[in-house]
Amino acid sequence: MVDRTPLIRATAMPADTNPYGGVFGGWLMGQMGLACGSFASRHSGGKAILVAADEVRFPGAMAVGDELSVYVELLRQGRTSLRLKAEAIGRERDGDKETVVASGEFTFVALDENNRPRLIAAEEVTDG
Ligand SMILES: CC(=O)SCCNC(=O)CCNC(=O)[C@H](O)C(C)(C)COP(=O)(O)OP(=O)(O)OC[C@H]1O[C@@H](n2cnc3c(N)ncnc32)[C@H](O)[C@@H]1OP(=O)(O)O
Repeated sequence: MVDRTPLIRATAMPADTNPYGGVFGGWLMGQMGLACGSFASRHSGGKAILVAADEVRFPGAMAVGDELSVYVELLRQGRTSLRLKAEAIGRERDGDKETVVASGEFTFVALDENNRPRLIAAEEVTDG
């Protein structure tokens, strides 16, 4: 796999399963949301909240005990918003085999102390 740093890593636990015993898609969406939220707050230097989730896909499956890594990249920076791409990759618990299990595009809006959209500084465009 490409050498890059994940925003978060988490191990899928029994409570994270769907009624069929596989890992729940909602848990995967939540992990992608957490990773993108972390990126958005750090990049914008303050509060940033989710306004849209698009292009969500679940191309593969993972099992309880497998380790999830979520990678985030900045697709577009607007005046007050950030569109982020998340890729979630599962690694089998007892080995190195990796599978892309989910991906999606998440839009966050930076907010000020009155919870109104806040301008994101231009010099932060090049930050990761
Ligand atoms: C319901 C939940 O709990 S979900 C999780 C937590 N999220 C929330 O609570 C969000 C609730 N939403 C809100 O409070 C409002 O939508 C706000 C304050 C974030 C934005 O208010 P708006 O009146 O839409 O603000 P405004 O029209 O100025 O848009 C702000 C930016 O968000 C972008 N935006 C707003 N809605 C969307 C959307 N659905 N998709 C993509 N971008 C969007 C706009 O394009 C704009 O971007 P830009 O400044 O970079 O050009």
